[in-house]
Amino acid sequence: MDNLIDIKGVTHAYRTEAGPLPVLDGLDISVPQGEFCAVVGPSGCGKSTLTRLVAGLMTPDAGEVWLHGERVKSPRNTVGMAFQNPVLLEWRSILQNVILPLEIVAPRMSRGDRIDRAMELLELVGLKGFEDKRPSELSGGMRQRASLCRAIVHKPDVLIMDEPFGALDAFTREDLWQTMRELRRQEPFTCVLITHDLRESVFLGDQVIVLSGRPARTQYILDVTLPADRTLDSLYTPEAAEMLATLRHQIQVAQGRAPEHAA
Ligand SMILES: Nc1ncnc2c1ncn2[C@@H]1O[C@H](COP(=O)(O)OP(=O)(O)OP(=O)(O)O)[C@@H](O)[C@H]1O
Repeated sequence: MDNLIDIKGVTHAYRTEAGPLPVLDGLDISVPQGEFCAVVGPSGCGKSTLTRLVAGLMTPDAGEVWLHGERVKSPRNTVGMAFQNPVLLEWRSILQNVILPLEIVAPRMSRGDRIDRAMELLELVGLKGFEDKRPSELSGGMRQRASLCRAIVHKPDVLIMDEPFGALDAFTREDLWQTMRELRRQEPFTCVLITHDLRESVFLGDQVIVLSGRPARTQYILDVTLPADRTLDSLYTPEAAEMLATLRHQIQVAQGRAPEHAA
């Protein structure tokens, strides 16, 4: 299978007043076309830095980031992004917010086609009937649904999500996980998800990458073996429990709180 994303030996340090702060150290990650890659790791290890590099918002000190066989050196409109804070524009309706990327990336697309495309997604995530509302009239979960629609409305090659469900309550978060799987079933896209939630990583991921403590390298890769048509109940199977235990252990290793080879 072709890799859509190839991160090869990426090393990066931020220049701070106190001197260079090494954040990534020879990081290697490959994400095949259509795969969902969840990335977990200790707080502050460099996960968000990784998303900025893949999106082309910054370039690494050393190593290479490849997207679709092209070296990433600047921001690309074939990447969609979603963050913990949905940052929707309050002076635009939900529909107008979702359409925004099309105005930038597909200026020749007719207004009717843009509306059809946005409405198709809003319906898919259960927001039909809310398209004329302002962001402040929606709940946090609904805003995040709208933000997901906006992130994929222009059919990006890759969707990068940095803790998109982190601010939501547990029930809303689980709803959104299911919406996310449904979205991918309807519109297969390659995805990189940064999360602190190990259950989320296993429910949504095809592979889960555990980063080491800062400076981050790839410490462990888990292939998620749950069925493609998994439900929330799949998280309560012995198979899932074993994967979650492995990930918990790997995080403890990354935090320096457990030896690498302990069970
Ligand atoms: N622009 C910057 N300049 C200097 N240091 C930075 C900059 N951005 C991030 N850092 C530092 O780099 C380290 C890694 O930051 P990053 O946000 O990538 O980590 P993270 O794993 O996403 O963190 P968290 O899990 O807490 O969200 C942190 O120590 C952070 O303070």
